[in-house]
Amino acid sequence: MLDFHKSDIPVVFVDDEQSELDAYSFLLQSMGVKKIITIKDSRSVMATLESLLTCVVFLDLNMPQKSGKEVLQELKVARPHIPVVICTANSDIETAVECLKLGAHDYLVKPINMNTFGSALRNALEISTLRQEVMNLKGFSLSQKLNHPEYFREIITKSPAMFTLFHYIEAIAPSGQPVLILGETGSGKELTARAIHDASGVTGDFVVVDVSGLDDPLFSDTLFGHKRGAYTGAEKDRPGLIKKANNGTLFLDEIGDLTKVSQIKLLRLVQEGLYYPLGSDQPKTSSTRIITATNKKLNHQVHSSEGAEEENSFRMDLFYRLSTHLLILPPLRERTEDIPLLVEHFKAKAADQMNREVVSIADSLIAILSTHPFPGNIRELKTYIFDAVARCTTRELTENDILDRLKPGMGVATKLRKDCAIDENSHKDQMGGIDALEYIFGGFPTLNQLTEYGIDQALKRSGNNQSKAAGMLGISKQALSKRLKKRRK
Ligand SMILES: Nc1ncnc2c1ncn2[C@@H]1O[C@H](COP(=O)(O)OP(=O)(O)OP(=O)(O)O)[C@@H](O)[C@H]1O
Repeated sequence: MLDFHKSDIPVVFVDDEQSELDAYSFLLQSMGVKKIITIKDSRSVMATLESLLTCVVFLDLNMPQKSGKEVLQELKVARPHIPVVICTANSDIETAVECLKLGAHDYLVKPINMNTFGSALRNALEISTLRQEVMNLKGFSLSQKLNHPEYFREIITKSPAMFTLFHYIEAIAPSGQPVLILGETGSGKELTARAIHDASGVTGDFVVVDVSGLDDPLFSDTLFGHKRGAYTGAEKDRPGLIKKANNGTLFLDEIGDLTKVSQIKLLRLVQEGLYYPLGSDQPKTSSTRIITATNKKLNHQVHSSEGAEEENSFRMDLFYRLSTHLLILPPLRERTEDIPLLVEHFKAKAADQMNREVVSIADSLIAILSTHPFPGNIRELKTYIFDAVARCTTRELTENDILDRLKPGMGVATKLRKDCAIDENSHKDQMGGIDALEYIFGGFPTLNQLTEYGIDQALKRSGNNQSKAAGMLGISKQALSKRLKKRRK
């Protein structure tokens, strides 16, 4: 749903009765609509709309100078993307059907109930926003040039899939609506959220909150703040991070871990722009853009609010609200064309930080990295390159500076597991929430799949040298060759 006060789309009211124009103008203002245009003379509609990129039109039918039907017909020819809602005292079904056939978006019969009017307006504004986005997308797909490449300068890429996302971001950033970013751990979700913030042109701060591990009281306190005396130890008022992100962006990372109680509070915030500081009965309003991200398959966790009994379930209504705009970042292994660029970028950064002179990168290093599955994505690559630069003893970075990091048991999965002291027996045996095995195999692998994968990797990493590959696998060359023969059959 759309918050009226966050929409910049003008609402145009066309009616020959001044009292109607005044009444609806007042109503729209009280609903928080920012731009209202009233037109009494229906002949001037087209001229007035000329200067507007987009808008929503509420149109009376019975007008002396030019009928609503005529205006509707003209609008549908000249500005077909503008949603037109008919507001009339005429309850005749035939007229309604005719108007809908002519392209009216909705048909309201006066006197109009407030709720009906509100939902028609919301609907029309949403349609208008979406149509505007589509037009923006069409525009960029023709030009293929970003309007503001500077917003994306931190994201090193030449992947067409990433550029499609950048264009999408340019189209949706100004809408102020929630954005959900899905992607594997380390794939650049936070970096992308920052780009959306920059592209949206808002004046406030970009504030990051990692919600994993926050129980509801901590989540509420962190976001909404508290009143003095709200709980023992709350010695003074605390404003909360929503306040800090006012007129800016609140980036909630690891949203898939949010507790069920906190989900309800977040829903109220995104839906109504309201929140309660702990210990206060007075709601506060917020004008903060909410961007959320997770490396979990959130759509698998989604349940209707009534059926949300499972421990890690996610409310369906909240999911749809948060994903008004949805971005799915491709994992690094699906954009291997970025590996050379990223290696160069991280090498330069690391060499600069460590004051080392590393001039070149061996092609064989890029080749070996291009076959690695990178369950930890760009973060994993970054770690390897920083480590390799530190260890490099020549002016060239080669596979020798990295090979032992890619050996089984030394990969990022093992390292993270050790670093995070994750319980090996627990179902949460994951890397930052994602199971490395599931990444590679698209589900828990069978023993046979694991064996085949091991053989492939050993062959790749040994440059197809069967003796070396057999050594890496801890089997004899004969045993390996037997397996390969069996595979060929
Ligand atoms: N395309 C890129 N170019 C340069 N650096 C990148 C790129 N993508 C990610 N990085 C770097 O990789 C690291 C991880 O990125 P980021 O924190 O944005 O990932 P994430 O998806 O939010 O991770 P997590 O799921 O763990 O929260 C950061 O150091 C970031 O700067």
